[in-house]
Amino acid sequence: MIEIQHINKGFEEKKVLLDVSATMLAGKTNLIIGTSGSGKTVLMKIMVGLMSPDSGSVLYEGRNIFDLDDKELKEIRTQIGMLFQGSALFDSQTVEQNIMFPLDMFTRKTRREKLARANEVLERVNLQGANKKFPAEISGGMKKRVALARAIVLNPKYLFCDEPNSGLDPQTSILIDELIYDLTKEYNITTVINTHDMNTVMERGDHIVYMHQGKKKWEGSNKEIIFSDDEDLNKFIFASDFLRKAKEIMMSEQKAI
Ligand SMILES: Nc1ncnc2c1ncn2[C@@H]1O[C@H](COP(=O)(O)OP(=O)(O)OP(=O)(O)O)[C@@H](O)[C@H]1O
Repeated sequence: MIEIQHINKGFEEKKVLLDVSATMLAGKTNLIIGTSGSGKTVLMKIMVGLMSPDSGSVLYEGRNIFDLDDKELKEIRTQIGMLFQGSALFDSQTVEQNIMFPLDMFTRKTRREKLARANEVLERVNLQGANKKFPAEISGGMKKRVALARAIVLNPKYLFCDEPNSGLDPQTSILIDELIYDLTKEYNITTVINTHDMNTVMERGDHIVYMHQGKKKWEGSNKEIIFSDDEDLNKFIFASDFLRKAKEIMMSEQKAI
């Protein structure tokens, strides 16, 4: 479990996060949602320790990452997998080299062991045989899958994904969502995803944190979100007439039961 406690962050005069507290549930798909500029990416950067807050704590199983020494921090970092926006693969390296990078950095495995592990994760994301391809030779969806394979190659306890669906067509988005969701369950990972994708929210949101103007406004499951009476959240989720009507129908069916 990851607990965010009273996080404040500003850039010069501008306050970007205001007393944000939230919990990322263990072994679940946790989503951070909110309009552009509401502070989701800054919050995620703080959660993984890439950025320091002005005040507040981020507890991994009760340990505040901002109180750890370098050795302890490195140990937590090896338990964190990250999927960045745009996949962030090394263009000059093959798929296999990209996936082996964390193994080269953080393990003392032999080349043979590293290759075996790379092949294992490649197979898990359905890309067996793509080892020698370069990023420029594969599609956007395949790049995401390579980036996911790289993110899970060290068997992480925590997985962070920043807008994993950006730039993908709806069908490929669903496949990537399914893959992240299945990996989360299969390996009991605590997954945190920044997303704008309403399909992800409704289908895969075990736990959802809604950010609005730098504050956490709501926290709950995809079952509860439909019945939330937070006005900003409703405007955000049910932005179209179609979705508003769907909500009304769901609410009236719920009352009838
Ligand atoms: N390094 C920085 N220096 C100054 N301002 C920053 C910096 N990083 C983020 N901000 C500001 O913080 C605010 C929140 O940004 P953030 O990227 O977290 O929003 P977001 O909710 O992730 O948006 P989006 O959904 O568009 O990615 C924005 O106003 C942004 O301009």
